[in-house]
Amino acid sequence: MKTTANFQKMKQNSEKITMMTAYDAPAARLVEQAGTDMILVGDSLGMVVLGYDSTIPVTVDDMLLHTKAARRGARNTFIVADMPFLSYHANLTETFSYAKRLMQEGGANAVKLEGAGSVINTISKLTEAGVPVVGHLGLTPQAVGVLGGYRVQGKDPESARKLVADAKALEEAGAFAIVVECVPEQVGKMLSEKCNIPIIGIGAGVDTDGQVLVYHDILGYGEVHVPKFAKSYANISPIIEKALKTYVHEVKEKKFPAAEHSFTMTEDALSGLYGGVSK
Ligand SMILES: Nc1nc(=O)c2c([nH]1)NC[C@@H]1CN(c3ccc(C(=O)N[C@@H](CCC(=O)O)C(=O)O)cc3)CN21
Ligand SMILES: CC(C)C(=O)C(=O)O
Ligand SMILES: [Mg+2]
Repeated sequence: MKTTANFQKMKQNSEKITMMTAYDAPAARLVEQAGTDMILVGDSLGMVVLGYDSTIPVTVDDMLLHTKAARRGARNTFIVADMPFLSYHANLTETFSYAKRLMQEGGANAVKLEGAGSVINTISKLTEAGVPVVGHLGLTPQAVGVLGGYRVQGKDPESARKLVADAKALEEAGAFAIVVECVPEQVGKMLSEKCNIPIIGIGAGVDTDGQVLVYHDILGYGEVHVPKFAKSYANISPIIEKALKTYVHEVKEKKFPAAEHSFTMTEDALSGLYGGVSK
């Protein structure tokens, strides 16, 4: 399994870091086999698998369930688990207990926290306590209510400069990487140049130190709104739809199950069953 030191080295060697989300064991297995450097158990699971229309309703218990499942499927990949909405703001005791559960029970190697401000101190306390932390700047979906929608961030010089200052503060606090979401490519590039820790971009252009995408977006799986920055490398929804419809049709038409999906008794057993009288 790769370590935070490996990710640091990859940045120094200009080797791109790949991260993908996985929310269940089979997905994690496939993502691991694809050779991804890191798995993210993201709170976007609330939207892509639990059917919520934002990440706000996601709980620590939800994150734990899916982190455990991902770990069972990918035993040898570094897993980052999102701390969900308002699970790291009330006080350090609560924050620590959740990070502890995600690592001890869930098997996560690190946690990810959105934002800067008071979160910077929280990140330094977690790091001091031995918890590897990933920051998350730019579009921070847990703040959708405050941001007023899922919008591109850092478009003007002031907000771009603020992003750089926040990223430096997260680095200073001990974060070992930062996810930067939905910012102009020039800002993604600048952040990667100004920071010593890896910048993992999503909708942040090609010049960040790494990229992260949501599994379902990569596969074209599901009917949720796919952000403009996500690329679908397949379109599996119609394939699933066709298989499910064909199954329904074949049951109705008695085409399924066929002989090869059925079990049969021996002739002897069958005659025993009918009391020696042939059917
Ligand atoms: N399927 C999925 N993929 C994701 O990447 C993702 C989620 N869900 N849920 C959690 C967050 C929310 N994300 C989102 C959701 C919507 C947009 C979006 O609609 N963006 C607009 C751009 C708006 C603008 O131009 O300012 C877009 O058109 O894509 C962006 C990120 C990213 N994350
Ligand atoms: C979009 C990524 C970075 C994320 O935080 C998630 O999937 O929850
Ligand atoms: Mg997230």
